[in-house]
Amino acid sequence: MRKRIIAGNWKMYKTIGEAKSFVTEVKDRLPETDNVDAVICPPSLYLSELVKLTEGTPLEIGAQTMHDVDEGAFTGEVSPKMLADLNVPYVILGHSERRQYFNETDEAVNRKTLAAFSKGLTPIVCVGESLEEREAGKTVETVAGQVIKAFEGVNAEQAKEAIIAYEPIWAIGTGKTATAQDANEVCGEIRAEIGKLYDDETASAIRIQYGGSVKPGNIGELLSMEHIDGALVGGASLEPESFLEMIGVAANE
Ligand SMILES: O=C(CO)COP(=O)(O)O
Repeated sequence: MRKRIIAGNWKMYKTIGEAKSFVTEVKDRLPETDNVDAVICPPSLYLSELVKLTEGTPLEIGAQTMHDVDEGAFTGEVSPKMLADLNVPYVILGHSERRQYFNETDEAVNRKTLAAFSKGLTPIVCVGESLEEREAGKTVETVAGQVIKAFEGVNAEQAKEAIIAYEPIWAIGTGKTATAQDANEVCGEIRAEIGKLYDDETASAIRIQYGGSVKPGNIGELLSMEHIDGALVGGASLEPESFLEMIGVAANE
């Protein structure tokens, strides 16, 4: 049985005061459970403070992006070495907003994935199709292609520890969720692709999240699906009550 992982992607929301009060409220109210990893990915400015604040609690912290080299003249960027040094365990890579607004390519996502493993960070590799690609019947081709490129040079032991987030672009922040069946089907295709790249053991170990308008009201159905091991949540992860409710569902479902 794969452990579930619910991660809140806060994107560019919250002041440091708001971030600290969320974490203070949530960290002691998480259910005692070995079934779920609970992760918050705040803006990188707050990582240091929130890692300290969550030390010794079940709430874990992740970054939303990073560069692929350890240091250099890359104004504004945060490096894998810096995240590892802060003891940040997770990093989201290749989110569709990074791909769309910051020109993040499949090649860059691959370099970042390799860099994450080299520093002991667990990557949450995001893949997903646009509405046009879905309507053209190219969902599986698109998503499988992104997976193949992201995992180039990643070995099976590393791949077993990786997390893939399937986020159909048309479902992000739109209130439109893929049906649980559709989401499960694509997550199953992703797992099959990992099976082809590696082996059955790796395919059954890797954790696959769904993301796109996940909220307390629909997370139960999504998690009941065979290939969906968790969720990457935007909007509904910003409020303590709704984040806690989703973790509660994941722990008990
Ligand atoms: O992009 C997302 C998480 O990374 C999904 O965002 P929403 O949950 O707000 O649709």
